[in-house]
Amino acid sequence: MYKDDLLAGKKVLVTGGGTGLGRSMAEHFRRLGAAVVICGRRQDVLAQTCEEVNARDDAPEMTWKGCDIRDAQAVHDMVEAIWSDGPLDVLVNNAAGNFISRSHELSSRAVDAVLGIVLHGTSYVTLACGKRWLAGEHAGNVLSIVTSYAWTGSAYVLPSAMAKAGVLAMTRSLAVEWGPHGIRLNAIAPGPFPTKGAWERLVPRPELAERFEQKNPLRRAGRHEELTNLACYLISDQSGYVNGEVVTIDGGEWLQGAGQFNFLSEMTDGDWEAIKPKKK
Ligand SMILES: CCCCCCCCC/C=C/C(=O)SCCNC(=O)CCNC(=O)[C@H](O)C(C)(C)COP(=O)(O)OP(=O)(O)OC[C@H]1O[C@@H](n2cnc3c(N)ncnc32)[C@H](O)[C@@H]1OP(=O)(O)O
Ligand SMILES: NC(=O)C1=CN([C@@H]2O[C@H](COP(=O)(O)OP(=O)(O)OC[C@H]3O[C@@H](n4cnc5c(N)ncnc54)[C@H](OP(=O)(O)O)[C@@H]3O)[C@@H](O)[C@H]2O)C=CC1
Repeated sequence: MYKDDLLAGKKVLVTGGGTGLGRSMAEHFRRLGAAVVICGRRQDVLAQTCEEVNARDDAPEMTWKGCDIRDAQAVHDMVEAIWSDGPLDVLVNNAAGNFISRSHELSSRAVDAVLGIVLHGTSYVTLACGKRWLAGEHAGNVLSIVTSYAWTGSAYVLPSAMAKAGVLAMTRSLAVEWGPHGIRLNAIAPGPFPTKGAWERLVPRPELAERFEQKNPLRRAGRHEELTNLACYLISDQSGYVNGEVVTIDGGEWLQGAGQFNFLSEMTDGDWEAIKPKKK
């Protein structure tokens, strides 16, 4: 879809890039010439991902840093190490935590577990990069992966909904504050894209997976390539005038839930025939 060198010369950090959508994005950025660094808590997972990906071809080497983004000092150390051989160009805030639960049963530690990663961790990494971009007068680009319930809210994923709404607010706030310095911030709001991490935690019973995947007008889940193509565009210079935007990629799922008459897709042909005006 893109020229092979779309991202050549760019240094990109993908948080949570060892698995799932983060890994898919990291692989695609690398194929388009970016020098990609991935981070996460499980060092064995990161090392294995890099080993598998780097063995494939001679695109720029993908490297990793073990970092728990909930720990501001660890974030500082990681970002310092990344900058030590030249500034980063792009940050992709992808790392997240989530689970389903009835909200009245959440403990304070359960709330903190999700807010700590998604809200606090994301802001630590973004601010650590932003400070260095501003000080070095270097252009920057931040892409955050949110979710469509960042603006609608959602039952049973309360901490995630609160935290993703915060990341969206961060995106829009900093897009204005840092735009004059050549730093852009955008977000992607995905619908269902099958990953082990999400499906293990969010599908309560296996037979409900299909329902999650089909409750949108296109009646299917997203393909990773569809999301990574969008991410490549948003982190490339081709999207240079897009700032403070959130692009939804959900097959129309959230709109389907919004329109008052949308559930009428359940009507049969016979139902529609029956309500047509009768010829006089
Ligand atoms: C499908 C279609 C999609 C369709 C599309 C849907 C869109 C979804 C949008 C978002 C999707 C995602 O983010 S998907 C990303 C999924 N991936 C991840 O979550 C990866 C990282 N996750 C994790 O590491 C863990 O799951 C997480 C719990 C968040 C953090 O781990 P920690 O080790 O820090 O936490 P723990 O020590 O285990 O637990 C801390 C406290 O949280 C509580 N806790 C943990 N799990 C709990 C649970 N399930 N229910 C209640 N409470 C829970 C514990 O009891 C502890 O509280 P006390 O008992 O009081 O001590
Ligand atoms: N899959 C889907 O359908 C959807 C996903 N999303 C979003 O997409 C993104 C990726 O999710 P997905 O790929 O499905 O899930 P994964 O579980 O595969 O990815 C989450 C990643 O975040 C990392 N991570 C978690 N906590 C931390 C931490 N404290 N510090 C550093 N890294 C951390 C994990 O690695 P480790 O545990 O080793 O730290 C893991 O690699 C998330 O932002 C999610 O909210 C949004 C909507 C739908």
